[in-house]
Order: sequence, then structure tokens, then C-alpha cells
Amino acid sequence: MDRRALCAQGMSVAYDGVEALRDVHLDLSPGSFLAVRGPSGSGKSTLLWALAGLVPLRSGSVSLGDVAVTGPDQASRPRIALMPQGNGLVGTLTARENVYVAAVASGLAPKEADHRSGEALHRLGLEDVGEHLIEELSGGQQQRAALARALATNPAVLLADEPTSELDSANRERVIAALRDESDRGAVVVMTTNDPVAAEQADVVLHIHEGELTGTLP
Ligand SMILES: Nc1ncnc2c1ncn2[C@@H]1O[C@H](COP(=O)(O)OP(=O)(O)OP(=O)(O)O)[C@@H](O)[C@H]1O
Repeated sequence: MDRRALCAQGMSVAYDGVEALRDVHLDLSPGSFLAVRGPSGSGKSTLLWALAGLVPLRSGSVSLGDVAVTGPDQASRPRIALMPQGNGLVGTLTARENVYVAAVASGLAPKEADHRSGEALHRLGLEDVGEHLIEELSGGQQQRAALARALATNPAVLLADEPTSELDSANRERVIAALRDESDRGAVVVMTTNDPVAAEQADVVLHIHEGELTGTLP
């Protein structure tokens, strides 16, 4: 397992000059499971996109181990999986195809990617709908397929944006268990959520308000 710490130092993001993230410092060791709570518009998604190197920083830096996370280039973004809000799945592909494509793109050989795709779908209770088009799935099934896609890449860092927002309690438990398993195998897991029940399953809960992260990491 790739075990590296995720570190953000003085990270700020601005959209059209308006700061959405202000001077965020985080040092997350392998195996961390962090929840970030905050109201709508507080900067939760921006935080995850910044940690993934997917938005330009106004200032500060992000690193995974000794590798700088500087942009969307896969080579400079080693094994960071983002499950975005809205899921980002291809509606005209099946759930399994969506997962498989991500697994291959992460560098897995086709046979291994196929195996991991089936396993990830199974972990999220989607084995019976794996061959269904995404656009034929419910919102909650799509949300779980998006997490399956992230899991199949065996990420060193898993960033999940409100991963339980569309789920009933049984599936929320399933998703939280999958996130916990990832942290137990040594991944850094960061989940944003407005769901207090989901948040309390994490090891630490931080709060974000107007782009400022508050609370203390152990
Ligand atoms: N692409 C963008 N261009 C301009 N402003 C943006 C952009 N994306 C986000 N913002 C602004 O940045 C701030 C933080 O947005 P962000 O999406 O990170 O919040 P959030 O906490 O994830 O919200 P929600 O819970 O509603 O998804 C908001 O004021 C939002 O309007």
C-alpha cells in the first residue's frame, strides 16, 4: 500500500477575486478519516478540488508525501481519487464501464481493472445493476457507482464530496463502511458532509465557514 501523508499549507483559492478558501493548513497521515462539515457555499467542494490539484491555488501548496500536487496531470496527481458532487459519471456507459475506465486510467492492467471493478461494485451493493446504464440508475445508485469508481483505482487519497447525500440509512452505512475500510488499509480519506450521522463515523470532524477551516486534528 502506498502510504503517504497529504499536506496542505496556506492553501487559498479565489474565484474572480472572491476568496472561497482561506489559508487552509492540513496534515493528514495515512489512515486518517476526516469529515468536513459546513453550510452550503462554505467551500467544502472547493477544499476537495484544491486538495486534488484540480483548481489553481491563489497561494499555498498541497503535497502527497514528497510529491507536489500541482495540477490535473495524472503524473503529478498520484493516486488521488475525487468523488465529486454530481458524481461525474458518463450517463451513456454502464456502471461497470464507468468503474472499469477509471481503473484502467489509473494504470491497472485490463484484467486487474476488471477484477477491481467487480469487487468495488460488489462492496457498494451494485453487483445486480453493474450492466445498467448510469442514466437508468437512481440517484443513490449513481452516487454509490461514483464511489465504486474511486475505490477501484486503489487510491492513496480518497476525497468524497457529500457521498451519502442521496442515500437511505442502510446504504449510508455501506458507504461509510467502505470509506472506513479505505482508511484502515492506509488511505487518507476526506469526506465532506452535511449529515451529522455520517460525520460522527469519521475519526475527526472539522468545520468550514466562509472558506475557513476550524477545529483541531489530533
Ligand atoms: N466555479 C466557480 N466560479 C465562481 N464561484 C464559485 C465557483 N465554484 C464555487 N464558487 C463559489 O465559491 C464558494 C464555495 O463554493 P463551494 O462549492 O466550494 O461550496 P460548498 O460548501 O461545497 O457548497 P454546497 O454545499 O452548496 O455544495 C461559494 O460562494 C460559491 O458560490
